[in-house]
Amino acid sequence: MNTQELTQYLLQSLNMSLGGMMQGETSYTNSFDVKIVKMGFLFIPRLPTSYIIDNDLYQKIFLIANAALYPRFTLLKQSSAYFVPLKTDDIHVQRALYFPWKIGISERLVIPDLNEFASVNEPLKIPIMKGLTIDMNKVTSIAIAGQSGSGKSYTLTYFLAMLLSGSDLLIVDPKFDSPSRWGAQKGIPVIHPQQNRSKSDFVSEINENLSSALKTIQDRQQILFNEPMHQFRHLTIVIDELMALSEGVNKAIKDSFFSLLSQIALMGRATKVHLLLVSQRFDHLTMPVSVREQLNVLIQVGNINRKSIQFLFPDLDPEGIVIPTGKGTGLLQIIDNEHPYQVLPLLTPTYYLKEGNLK
Ligand SMILES: Nc1ncnc2c1ncn2[C@@H]1O[C@H](COP(=O)(O)OP(=O)(O)OP(=O)(O)O)[C@@H](O)[C@H]1O
Repeated sequence: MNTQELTQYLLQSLNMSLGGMMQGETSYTNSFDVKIVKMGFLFIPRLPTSYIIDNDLYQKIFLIANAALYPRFTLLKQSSAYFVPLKTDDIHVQRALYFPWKIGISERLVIPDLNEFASVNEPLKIPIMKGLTIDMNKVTSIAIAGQSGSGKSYTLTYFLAMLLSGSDLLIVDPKFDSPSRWGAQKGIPVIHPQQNRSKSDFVSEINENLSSALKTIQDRQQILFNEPMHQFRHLTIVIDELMALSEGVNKAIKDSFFSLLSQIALMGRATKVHLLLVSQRFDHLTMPVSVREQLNVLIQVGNINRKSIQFLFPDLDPEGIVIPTGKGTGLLQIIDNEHPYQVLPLLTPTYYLKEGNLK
């Protein structure tokens, strides 16, 4: 399909479906036009119009076009109307609504042997889907959310395996479950609850470890002060089931825990200390808002609806995003300088382990 045919197809789709909303105006009455550009398309209204050019119209066009373009292109959902100026002197058509896209749809990675894959993978570059990699040099903190059975632990194990070659790991496993098993296999210590100790005791132990990570950050800041280009070995602090740590714990201990997390999230960027947080649910009781604001990789697996995503994606209405079905699917957003503002349908990698799966 060439550009002209694609433009025609989009125009037809919009003419037919927008009808009611546009008070009968169509491209045939010269009310709007469509233009394909490098990484998306433009909807160019001819003003004045009898319809209102607002967020409602933008999201309606998104819905129609995203379905019409699937699976050739995936429109990148924006939280509000994306206006762009056009280079023309004609005031009637000097603006457009821009709909950025990526070519194709999200595709899952299938990895026959995870350990082998991790051993040949470039350290700190974590492939997530076909054509999409997270560079740990460009992001600081990662959150994975999803209800029980949605694939969080499975995805976490993938991250652990991929991080191992390029980062030190400090792992907290409140459920004493698959991260602990993984740690035992790899000879990496994992902090987990002990039978004869209280919950507050457990969180205190975590606090001590976070405190020493914070000390590392401060030492590194001093080094950076004298030598701004100094390269540090990465340290990733991994906490599974974060929600379990904020419930039923002495307030002073919880406050320290939150304060340490916030400081690490804020200052870890320059000093290469990351947080990788996993929880069934994130909200302001589970995670300090200042940590939320520092997150730059957001992963939500399982059920996707306005309610389930409201903490990680507060500005996003997921309507119209085609979420694939199956295990380990959901939404992904990477916020760094390289990726444009985008929330993408996610399929987490499927992998196999020679020694058998952990669950
Ligand atoms: N990308 C994937 N490919 C293949 N199987 C997957 C994928 N993601 C998850 N699964 C499978 O889905 C099942 C549930 O995943 P997992 O145990 O990670 O869920 P969970 O969210 O951690 O649940 P819980 O909170 O109860 O521990 C597992 O059997 C896992 O093997």
